[in-house]
Amino acid sequence: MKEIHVVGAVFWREADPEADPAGTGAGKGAGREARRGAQILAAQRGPGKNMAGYWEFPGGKVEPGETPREALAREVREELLAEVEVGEFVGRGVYDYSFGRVILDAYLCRLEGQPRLTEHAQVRWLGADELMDVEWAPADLPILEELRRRLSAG
Ligand SMILES: Nc1nc2c([nH]c(=O)n2[C@H]2C[C@H](O)[C@@H](COP(=O)(O)OP(=O)(O)OP(=O)(O)O)O2)c(=O)[nH]1
Repeated sequence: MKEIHVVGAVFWREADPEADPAGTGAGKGAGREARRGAQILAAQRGPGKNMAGYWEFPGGKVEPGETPREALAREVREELLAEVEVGEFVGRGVYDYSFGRVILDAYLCRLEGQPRLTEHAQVRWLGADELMDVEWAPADLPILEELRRRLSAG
């Protein structure tokens, strides 16, 4: 079976410190959309693409001669028109699709600036309890399990 090496960016943002941390409804964060926990970014594949409609980590195939981190920086530039700081490896997911075996390696990343979508239908920031609210590409599931642990812990 054909093996396809893919890299994915896990954009992570910390809890909003002003979002009413005690849940009292009072103080500086009152009335604002509460974001009490850390979140990660999910992106929905655009129409007309292979696996359209599924949710994924921004990223794509590693091209010959590229390191995984170089590939990730290139893909994020193309897909989100933003620079990225690629951090630690978080996990691998492997899945046999009809078109080949995808080996997906995910890295924690920091986005520099606001994402502007060129290929994706939409993006959403998801907290620990919302991770499964969207339909992820099957290769992503083991990575989400690891992220659920990390988001719940922090
Ligand atoms: N970027 C990305 N792709 C994923 C994830 N999970 C997953 O199964 N995939 C699959 C979807 C695609 O078949 C492949 C990634 O390739 P890609 O994003 O470059 O796909 P593409 O069809 O745009 O590539 P191309 O053939 O047009 O160059 O891996 C994920 O989390 N992120």
